[in-house]
Amino acid sequence: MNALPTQARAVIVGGGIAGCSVAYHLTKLGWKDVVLLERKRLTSGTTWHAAGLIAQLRASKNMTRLAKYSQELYGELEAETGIATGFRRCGSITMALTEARREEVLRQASMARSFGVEVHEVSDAEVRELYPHVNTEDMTAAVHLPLDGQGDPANIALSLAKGARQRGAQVFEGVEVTGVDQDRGRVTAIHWRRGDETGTITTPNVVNCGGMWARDFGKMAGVNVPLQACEHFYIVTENIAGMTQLPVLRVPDECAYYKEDAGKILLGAFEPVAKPWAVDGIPADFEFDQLPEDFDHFEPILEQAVSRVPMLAEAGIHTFFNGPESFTPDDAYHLGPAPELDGYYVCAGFNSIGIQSSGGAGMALAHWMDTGLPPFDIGDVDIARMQPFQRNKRYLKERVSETLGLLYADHFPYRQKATSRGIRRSPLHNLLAENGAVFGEFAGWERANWFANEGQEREYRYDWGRQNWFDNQKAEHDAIRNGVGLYDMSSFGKIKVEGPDAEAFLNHVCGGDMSVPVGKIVYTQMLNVNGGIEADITVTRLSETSYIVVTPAATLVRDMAWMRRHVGDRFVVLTDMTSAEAVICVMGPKSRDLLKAVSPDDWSNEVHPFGKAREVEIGMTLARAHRVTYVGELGWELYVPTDQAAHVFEVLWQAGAPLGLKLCGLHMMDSCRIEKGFRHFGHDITGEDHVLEAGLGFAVKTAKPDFIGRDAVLSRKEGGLQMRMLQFQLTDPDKMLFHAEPILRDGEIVSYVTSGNYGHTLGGAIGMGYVPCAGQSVAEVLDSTYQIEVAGERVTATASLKPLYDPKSERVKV
Ligand SMILES: NCCCC(=O)O
Repeated sequence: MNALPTQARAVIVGGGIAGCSVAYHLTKLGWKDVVLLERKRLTSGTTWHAAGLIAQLRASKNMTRLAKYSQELYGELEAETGIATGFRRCGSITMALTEARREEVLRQASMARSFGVEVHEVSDAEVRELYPHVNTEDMTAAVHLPLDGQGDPANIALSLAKGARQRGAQVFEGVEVTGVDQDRGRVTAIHWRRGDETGTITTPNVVNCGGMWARDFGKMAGVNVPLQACEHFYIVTENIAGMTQLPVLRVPDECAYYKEDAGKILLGAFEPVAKPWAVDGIPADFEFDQLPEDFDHFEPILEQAVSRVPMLAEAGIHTFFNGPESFTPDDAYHLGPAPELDGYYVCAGFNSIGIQSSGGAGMALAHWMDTGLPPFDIGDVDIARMQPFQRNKRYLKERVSETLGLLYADHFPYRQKATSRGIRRSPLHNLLAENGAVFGEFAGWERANWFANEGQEREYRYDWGRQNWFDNQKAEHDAIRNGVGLYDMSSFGKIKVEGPDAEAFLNHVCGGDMSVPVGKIVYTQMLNVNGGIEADITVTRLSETSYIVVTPAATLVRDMAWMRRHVGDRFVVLTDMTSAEAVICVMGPKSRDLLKAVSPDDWSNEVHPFGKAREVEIGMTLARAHRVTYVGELGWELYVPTDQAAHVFEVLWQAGAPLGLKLCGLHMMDSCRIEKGFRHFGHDITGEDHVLEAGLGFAVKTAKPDFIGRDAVLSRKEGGLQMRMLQFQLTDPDKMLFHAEPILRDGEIVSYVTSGNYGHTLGGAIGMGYVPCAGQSVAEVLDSTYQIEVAGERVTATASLKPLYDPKSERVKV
């Protein structure tokens, strides 16, 4: 038996395809002393029984880029390592059986084209030509991706491991990691056991590739990895005489996928209600094991499959397979540095698409470990999006019973999860509910998305067109534009930054100038060294030595981690104050009248101008009123101690009646902000978007001597922009924009919509998106014909650099 080393640059824990891919890519980047430890044998957890489908189409640009990378990598592995991977580009077909699914697959195809994936819409006759055995009678649409593939999962993993070994990685099987040491927030070593032998490897980097064990392994080091195994079922038929090679077939409306392999058909299922497995712990000796059959559970899928692919009725079932796969609360995997512990990385939770994802995920993580940043924005899967409570086992059990099925459910815009709800509630929750709120869930928070009218059904009816809340959103939007509206933003992340070095620290980590008087609110970004946007925040000075940073609910964990990593030896304390204060937003041209009615303070523009925060009296209590807006109107955000929030709400609600005060939701907020061209972090602006190209140069103060990203801002100023963010409005008022629709300039796809919503004042769908502009003036960029492709149809759009609504911000500063 080979001796284990006593030190390594990186220790990868877990020998499934994810761990092998990370080892492969780290060594490809020239890393020496890479060690991979597998508790049993390589691939023995879940990789060995994966179906091995290698699709390229994912929900967003960068996830598609990573899946496309996997497909390309696997196409070359056999030649590099000599291990037969079984990889072939068999292509894939996705068939829609409903009108809603038709719209979804056509929108996906549009999106994929804008990301460089080859995809064709195909007729039923073409489907039958590609897949002669399928019943297309009730098909409404289908798309064909000729370069999608399939392969042998275990051999792809072994091939990656071989590639890593050839470049010096050491791979050990039968080695269990029993502990992770840390010192002052950094990984220092791992402890291992192999039979009776034990030892320690000192290392600055640990990568948790533990698959369905990753949650428990993370816990050992205090790292949050919310995932839970579910039973995943497939059958494999006997050999079918005369069967030729077939593409992969997906029929999501019947929860089914079909893979032809060596003359047999593998039929797999993503059923609507899944079966979580081993919630309280995976058996210690689990290795190449399968779970008991549950034919009753699989039968409804099989019944539909037999009429979809009738030859299944004649083929005998050779294998009924049930094996565990890990699922996450949002069906996206977990990647990146752990926010809790420096030098600890996660690559796990692949939701049954580990084979197609792991090539790209391993590449992205290796790049991240090597340079400190991912190769492009991977916010969709960043482990820092997870909230601490999400590792709760009851929460996970209920949530993953839904998320497995959501893989193949209709991916309607605004679709809300049905399970594990009601966990994080604002102190206003019940008051809003009593008044018709329909809630959506975000980072565990229940947030009022829209308010139903008296007698109206308080549920979403999903659709690709106008959904049942469209008119409610319009009424709320109109109140904000013309009267006064109230909405609850208690879910905002709030980080107190205190200490003698608070000003210096924030000046280092933010692009804006923090050397401002007490009470000043600064809208700013935290930048990375490339000038990309890591956070989009407001920072309010509370005293000489303290500030409050306000950030989106979804990025609190990530922003705290980013700040903590950049504290250095400065004397500051960061405290998460999110639950300490509710945030009640009072917005609209009549907001001043309302606040005057409940408060003795002077609310005039002179005393309380835009960008200022101060203490005020509301009813019988105190609040901190911030004069800012994300909806483009006069208004205030009231920061109120949570125990007094209900009182403030009641006082406002009562006084607001004569002014027509309307309760509003988050769908209103998004509609208003997009009309005003306000960027949305995670969609319009991310770590890969340069702050100048995002049009946010006004918020960056390069006169400051030093801050993260300053050099990148100066050099882009000098070298010129490559892209510009524009705002678009569709000329057809009936079409809808959501996200990722291709943007065409003079007939050529040049980009895609980063976020979209309906602009009720402007009277049409509004989208944001970057367009190339190297060497071109603004006038040249705008002097083009723009179209946006909506489900395959090209719709004319007007484009603007300035906000289409209130371009001079005259309404905000009155
Ligand atoms: N492991 C099953 C993958 C299913 C799919 O790619 O659609």
